[in-house]
Amino acid sequence: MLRIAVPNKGSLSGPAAEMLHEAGYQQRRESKELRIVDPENEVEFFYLRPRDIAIYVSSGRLDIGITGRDLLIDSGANAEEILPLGFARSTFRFATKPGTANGVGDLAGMTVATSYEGIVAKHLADKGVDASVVHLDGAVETAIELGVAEVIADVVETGTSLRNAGLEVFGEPIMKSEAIVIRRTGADGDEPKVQQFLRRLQGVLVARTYVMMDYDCRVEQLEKAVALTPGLESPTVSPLHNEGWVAVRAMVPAKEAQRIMDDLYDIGARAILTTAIHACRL
Ligand SMILES: Nc1ncnc2c1ncn2[C@@H]1O[C@H](COP(=O)(O)OP(=O)(O)OP(=O)(O)O)[C@@H](O)[C@H]1O
Ligand SMILES: O=P(O)(O)OC[C@H]1O[C@H](OP(=O)(O)OP(=O)(O)O)[C@H](O)[C@@H]1O
Ligand SMILES: [Mg+2]
Repeated sequence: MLRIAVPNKGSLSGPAAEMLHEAGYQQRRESKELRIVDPENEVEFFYLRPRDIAIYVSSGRLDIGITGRDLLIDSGANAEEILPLGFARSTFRFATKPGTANGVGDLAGMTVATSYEGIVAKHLADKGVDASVVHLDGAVETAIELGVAEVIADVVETGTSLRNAGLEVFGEPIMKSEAIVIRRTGADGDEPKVQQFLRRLQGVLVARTYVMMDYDCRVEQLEKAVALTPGLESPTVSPLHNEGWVAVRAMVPAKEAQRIMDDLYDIGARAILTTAIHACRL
């Protein structure tokens, strides 16, 4: 049975459960459940604190886990990223009151408050900056107002929390994060159950980012049309009953679908349809 760690709370937990559900796995019915078995898929899910997931996975007791890239790096655990999942995207940044600092080089002698001590201490050491780091569990934006630190380093998504606290980011982004799948560093990557799990999640990612496009076009326009819709491998082209016409079918990125439909129309394609993909194995 494959043993998988899933975030039990916070920004990662809802979208992770949703993705697993879309991939055909049973998920817990109520938020107090700490583990469930999905016998049909031979998987056991453990609902753990996002911050602890890399530690459990690095111990080898759980095969894989879903966590944030920033949490993995912050933990220093012996685990590695094997698949980015595209949700809980954020940037990790320094911020402070305007006029305090413009770059990491200005932080010498200052105190930085953060929930991600591992990332911050390493970044300061890499830049050769001698600053103190104070660990806070959350709501770090308030640390400056209350005099616990001159600077904070925190997760930024929309920037609303910083704006509300009268703070501004400065310096280069420290890292970009998103939800990821991890396994113990150097674990057997060919394990069929792990591969099947990854293929299912990849299927969900593809179904979310692509649509299926169908259209008819004249044979003379086929090369131009195929250049607009190259598909993942190559489009399917079938003859139509009307001579001189073909039907084309290809996957296209959902975000570009409307522009591609306009371009296809302009070169004479007709009956252009897009349909959602519910599931897929590449
Ligand atoms: N506002 C946000 N937008 C996107 N991702 C976020 C946001 N806040 C936290 N994350 C991501 O969520 C992960 C942290 O999850 P964690 O559950 O520890 O904190 P949280 O989501 O802030 O929840 P809480 O603070 O309620 O415990 C990290 O990978 C982080 O980058
Ligand atoms: O840029 P934004 O869209 O405002 O998002 C970033 C904020 O979201 C998270 O806070 P959360 O609400 O989880 O509280 P916390 O600080 O207690 O973790 C993070 O720690 C930032 O404070
Ligand atoms: Mg938080």
